[in-house]
Amino acid sequence: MSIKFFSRQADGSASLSKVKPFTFPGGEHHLRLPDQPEAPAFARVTGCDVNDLAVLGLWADWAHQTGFPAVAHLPYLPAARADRGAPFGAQVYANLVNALSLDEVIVFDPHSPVAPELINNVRVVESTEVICERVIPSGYEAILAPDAGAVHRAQQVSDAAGLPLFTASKTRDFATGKLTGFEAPVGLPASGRILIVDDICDGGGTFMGLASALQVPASRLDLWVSHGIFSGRAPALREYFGNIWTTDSHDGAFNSEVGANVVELTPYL
Ligand SMILES: O=P(O)(O)OC[C@H]1O[C@H](OP(=O)(O)OP(=O)(O)O)[C@H](O)[C@@H]1O
Repeated sequence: MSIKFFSRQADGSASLSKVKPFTFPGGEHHLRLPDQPEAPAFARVTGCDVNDLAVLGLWADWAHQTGFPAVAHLPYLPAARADRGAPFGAQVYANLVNALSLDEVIVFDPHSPVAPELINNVRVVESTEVICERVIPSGYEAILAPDAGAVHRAQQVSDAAGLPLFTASKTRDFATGKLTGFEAPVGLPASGRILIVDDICDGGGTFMGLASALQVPASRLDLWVSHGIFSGRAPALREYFGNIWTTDSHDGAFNSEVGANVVELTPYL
């Protein structure tokens, strides 16, 4: 399970709640409530375990029954990447989230606008601020979007940081998920460090294929991904990138074989 509850303190700050989820012998989830009353602040779900969504619904019901709004941090919006085709994963997961009667659902850098548009009471937090505060100060000459779909977020970082933007291209067979080719952009700076900006790293094939096409050494190439799933061959990313940056939106971010710098998102949501 990857769900945590936070309660509001008298000074306005939020701290870990004493509410504890448990599972009945029959398999149903439930909540053990604190002896002393507390004010629910928000619940945070990382990753996409649907059991967490059931527990989130229980917490939301308790928050409403005690007279508080139910605010959820869902920084990794489940199935945001399944934004087309059949089955339409983004819609199915949106139906689950919407059934929980949440008053606010805060998501971080979703794959495309499709999935958040399906969620009731959603607030989208872009990645620009966290990248500019936490990553850009280490010094770059250029921002690189790995494909056309990543240009919007990379453009925002490029504009905010005052760095030139370059766009590569990749082709993927949506039905099989297989990557079939990469093209490096022309005119990349010949010296200085380059930051690739994208939303998700799953197995890392996109970024290893792109780094190979760029022929830029690891000492000059860093990677930012808002959501680090880091599955399969992802540890091999270390051969291609000097620094890998991500957030704590998904538990995969802490894959020690990848060794990413993991930024805590809560202060930005
Ligand atoms: O680590 P990997 O396994 O290579 O996956 C990561 C890539 O996959 C996603 O894009 P995707 O190709 O799904 O984008 P699309 O919506 O344009 O098909 C994501 O935006 C990354 O670019």
